Amino acid sequence: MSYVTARDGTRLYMEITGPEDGAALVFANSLGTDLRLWDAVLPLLPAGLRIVRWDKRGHGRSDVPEPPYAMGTLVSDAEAVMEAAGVRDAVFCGLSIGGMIAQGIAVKRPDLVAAMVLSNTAAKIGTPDLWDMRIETATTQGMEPLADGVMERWFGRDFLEGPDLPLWRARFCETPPKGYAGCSAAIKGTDFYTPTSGLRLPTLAIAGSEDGATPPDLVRETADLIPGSEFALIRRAGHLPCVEAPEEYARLLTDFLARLGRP
Ligand SMILES: O=C(O)CC1=CCC(=O)O1
Repeated sequence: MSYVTARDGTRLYMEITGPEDGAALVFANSLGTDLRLWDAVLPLLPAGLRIVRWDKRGHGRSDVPEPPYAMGTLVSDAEAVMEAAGVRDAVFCGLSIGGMIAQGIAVKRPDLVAAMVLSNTAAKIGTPDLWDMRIETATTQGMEPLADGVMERWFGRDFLEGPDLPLWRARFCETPPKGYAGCSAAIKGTDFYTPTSGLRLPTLAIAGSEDGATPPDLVRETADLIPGSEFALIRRAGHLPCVEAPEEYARLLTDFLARLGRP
């Protein structure tokens, strides 16, 4: 557990596990979550991986700079994390905004990213109106009024009626409104269709059949920009299949790593 200082002085909280010489696997979380997004998946992955995850700026234990944030800043945060962790040639797994960061860092730093998992993400997510509404609500009223609508976009029917929903709702409501607004502005300003079309690296896209934020067709459309990419659909899961279906999610990651000869 440690902190990395980003280019503008923002302190980012990161956690690293596994042997120093292990094959690197980096996780980037989604909007309104922190690095605990991956808690259920990590114990199910093969031993020997060097696993790096961090809290995006404005989330979890990282600093909360004044919004808005730019996607370029979030990508440069990811570079700072990977450099501080001493990992390169990594498999970079990003979910939602984390998947946008994956696309951005794969374009900018091919030395750091050997392969990508684009989970429940797209080259462009939502509309400017949607993000403006979220920014306005978070800034003026806080997170609570957003929570029910977001839970319905995040989770499939089974999870919405299950015992773990209150935990994820509470975590969402604990997200600093400034951090949420800052990252929402970054998503609003991002259209990676052109840069992502130029990417040539092994890519696995993962979608959830009940994802209300990045539906399967949208995820597939982004995967199709990258020749040779693979697409996997997790049924009866929504936007956060690493939470709803960790066994299936871990199996997809493990099989993808094995096809890449890792660990
Ligand atoms: O909160 C949502 O609607 C889902 C989402 C979009 C980008 C992200 O990271 O999460």
